[in-house]
Amino acid sequence: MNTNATAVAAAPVLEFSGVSKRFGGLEALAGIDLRVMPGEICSVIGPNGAGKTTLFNLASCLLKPTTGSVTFDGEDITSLPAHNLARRGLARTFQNLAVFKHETVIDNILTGMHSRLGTGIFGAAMFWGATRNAEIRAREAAEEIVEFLEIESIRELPVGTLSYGLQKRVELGRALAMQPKLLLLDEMVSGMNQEETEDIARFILDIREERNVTVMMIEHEMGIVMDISDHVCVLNFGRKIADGAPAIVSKDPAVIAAYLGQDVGETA
Ligand SMILES: Nc1ncnc2c1ncn2[C@@H]1O[C@H](COP(=O)(O)OP(=O)(O)OP(=O)(O)O)[C@@H](O)[C@H]1O
Repeated sequence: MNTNATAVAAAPVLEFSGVSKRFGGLEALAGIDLRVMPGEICSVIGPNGAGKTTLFNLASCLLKPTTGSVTFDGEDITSLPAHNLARRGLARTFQNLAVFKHETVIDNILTGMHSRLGTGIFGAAMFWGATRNAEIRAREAAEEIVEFLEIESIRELPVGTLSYGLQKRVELGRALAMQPKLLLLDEMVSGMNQEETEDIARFILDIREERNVTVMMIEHEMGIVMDISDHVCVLNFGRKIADGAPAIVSKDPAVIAAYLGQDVGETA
């Protein structure tokens, strides 16, 4: 046996290759190459209108690129419908809260399980009773997420009665219930106070460590970006202007210029 065999390089979880997106005459993204590796926390930053949300919408198949391709977990997803992605292991939160406000915390999280299992299978499992175990397992997994996110005391409350920070935490729980390989977080801490932001930062680190989930996040809050990212991609006017470790990216002259002379590491 050859003990000196070269280690096989890990494949990216998500890869954009030569991706461009035009909206009429506007080039929202141009020639983006980006790889998100397994176990990374990758942040996408950039001034307003830089193309961050467009990039996320391409990753979650809500948009199709004008040119180029997007690969998730080794599969070309460029032309897939968005509803196929949860089952493949890609979950996402949205810039604007996407929770069912009249439903309880636990029911919102169970909805995430639904997306993963597929309504048909889940519904059938309930109906046939013989596979009632599926329902029991789903509830156990939902309770485990409630415990993980430290929201046991509010598990039976309607989400609409909670603070904004807790509602975002429930949205995170619903995304986790999809048992993702890759979690896309869109401006998770925007509108949160310092304590809520620190809680979310801790949860994101634990999600990566304990649940083996790769995280990609759009974030304007530079404190959390610099603290927890392994890798930062900077967009400006639809182009990638930097891509690397936070400490290096924050000193990049092109990045500093894009942020109008601010030291990106100091903007929090
Ligand atoms: N559906 C659309 N139709 C037309 N133009 C669009 C559409 N979506 C985005 N754009 C434009 O594409 C550019 C990139 O927008 P995008 O929302 O991706 O930027 P962003 O970096 O997420 O900005 P922000 O930080 O303000 O959310 C902007 O000029 C925006 O106006």
